[in-house]
Amino acid sequence: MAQFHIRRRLEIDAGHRIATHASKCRNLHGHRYAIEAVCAAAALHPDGEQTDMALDFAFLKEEMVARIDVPCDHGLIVALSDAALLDLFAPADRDPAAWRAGLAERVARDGAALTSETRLATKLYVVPFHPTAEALARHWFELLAVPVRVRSGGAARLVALRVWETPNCMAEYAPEPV
Ligand SMILES: Nc1nc2c(c(=O)[nH]1)N=C([C@H](O)[C@H](O)COP(=O)(O)OP(=O)(O)OP(=O)(O)O)CN2
Repeated sequence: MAQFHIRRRLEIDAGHRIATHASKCRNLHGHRYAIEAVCAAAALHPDGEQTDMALDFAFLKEEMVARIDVPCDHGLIVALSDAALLDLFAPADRDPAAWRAGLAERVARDGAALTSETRLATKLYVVPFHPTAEALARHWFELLAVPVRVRSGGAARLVALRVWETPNCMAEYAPEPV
């Protein structure tokens, strides 16, 4: 039974669209996403550099920056299935379908594909889902779960990942009740 919970917040700016949405969310638009990782621990470290911590906030920040900020901040988060949008960014010297096929291979292998080799040299983060707040919460949870375990030396586990698209709209992914 976890007795300690720690939370770390990160904010990034990114663009997206929900191509399947019937209304305004199908327009290309941006958010200042706020992302919160919630970790639980049954006990604190008894010794070492994390003495009396569940997980050093600084370690958690490093992992969130590497996995969320670096690939997504000031980028455009695009669904692999959104071919019409991706094709706008295909390099001028590439066949768009072949370029998308290359991205699809990377997404299948790695779970997402980051590239700036695009027509405008702009940063794309291509994902195998529509980039709703819910699906991003699940994606970022899956990227962070193992690093939280490792950086805490097994003391802490990630229990929830929250994504605010606006100050009023938040989605949470938590495989078990928090
Ligand atoms: N369950 C979800 N619903 C919606 C999502 C989502 O990811 N999950 N996303 C959107 C849009 O992308 C949009 O960013 C948010 O829409 P909306 O709440 O209508 O935006 P507002 O500008 O009105 O938000 P305020 O907080 O009132 O400024 C839509 N739905």
